[in-house]
Amino acid sequence: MEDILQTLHQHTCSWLKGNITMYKYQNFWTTKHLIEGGILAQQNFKAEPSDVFLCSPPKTGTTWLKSLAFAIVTREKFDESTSPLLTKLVHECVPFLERQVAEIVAQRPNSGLPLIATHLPYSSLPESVAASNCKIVYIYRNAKDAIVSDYHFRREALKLDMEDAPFEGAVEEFCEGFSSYGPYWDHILGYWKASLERPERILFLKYEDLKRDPASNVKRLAEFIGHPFSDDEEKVGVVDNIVSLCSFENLSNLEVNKTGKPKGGTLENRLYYRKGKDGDWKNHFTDEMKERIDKLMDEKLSGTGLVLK
Ligand SMILES: Nc1ncnc2c1ncn2[C@@H]1O[C@H](COP(=O)(O)OS(=O)(=O)O)[C@@H](OP(=O)(O)O)[C@H]1O
Repeated sequence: MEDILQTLHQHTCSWLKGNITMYKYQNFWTTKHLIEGGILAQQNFKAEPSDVFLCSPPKTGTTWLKSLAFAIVTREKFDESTSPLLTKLVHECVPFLERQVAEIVAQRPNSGLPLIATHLPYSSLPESVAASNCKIVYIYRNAKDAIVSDYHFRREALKLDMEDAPFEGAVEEFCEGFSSYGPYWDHILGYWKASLERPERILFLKYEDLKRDPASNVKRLAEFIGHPFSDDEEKVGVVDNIVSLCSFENLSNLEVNKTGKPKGGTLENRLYYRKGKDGDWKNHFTDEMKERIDKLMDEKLSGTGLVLK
């Protein structure tokens, strides 16, 4: 593994005071530990046709998608008053491929949970994911809110004040492609192209759409992952209950998500729940920064039908 890492290009994030170094592996950037996890997954993980992959670039709605999918597939076992989501960080309920590949492989025979999350780009997924024809749900978000969310997440994880972590530096590095699992646009385009080729296996969700109309999107999600709601369930409010259970307001106010830390981890759970709003970028971007990102997204996504402003 060290041999592979030594051959990779490196980039140290200057706006984070040199505290994070990313490596470029198979055309995407991330930290050493996550690349090692990705390589182990490529070598050891064998997808099953019944798996459901929850894929995303970081800070685009992963936590929300994981809680919704978990609540949907476990709804016969738990309801909104007994769900493990009330007492555990969702990242402990749905495994993350790059960090937990050994655990996933070992527990798979008895896990009963088809969900696996990953930030790996489509072209770097273990080959068995496409070969098994399992389902993939992809969530993404407008680029400016993703930048803001990542800025605060990484800054706070490193306990840096805003004065010590220049926001313009984060924007600059994003534009140069140095975002976690970035370039951001390549991540989205990889899954987008795959979804055009295999629309019945890859569902695209947008954070802003989920915010605007959670119930319809939760129904789409449930249907796609093979756990559709019955008419009776809809009548008695199961969809609305899942939407409420997984809402930002509910999850971010739970004790576990306000004060907890995952087992063996250093990041506080509260870092996954910041504002949960569409459009917080307006509080951070200058007109010039906005124009720069919008123009870049237009250029990168031109002709694809995707809008990422
Ligand atoms: N339930 C729910 N509803 C709506 N929004 C939510 C929810 N849970 C988390 N969030 C917001 O999602 C942002 C974090 O993104 P991710 O979950 O993708 O982060 S991570 O990649 O898993 O680290 C981050 O966005 P920002 O608030 O804009 O920073 C979180 O607050």
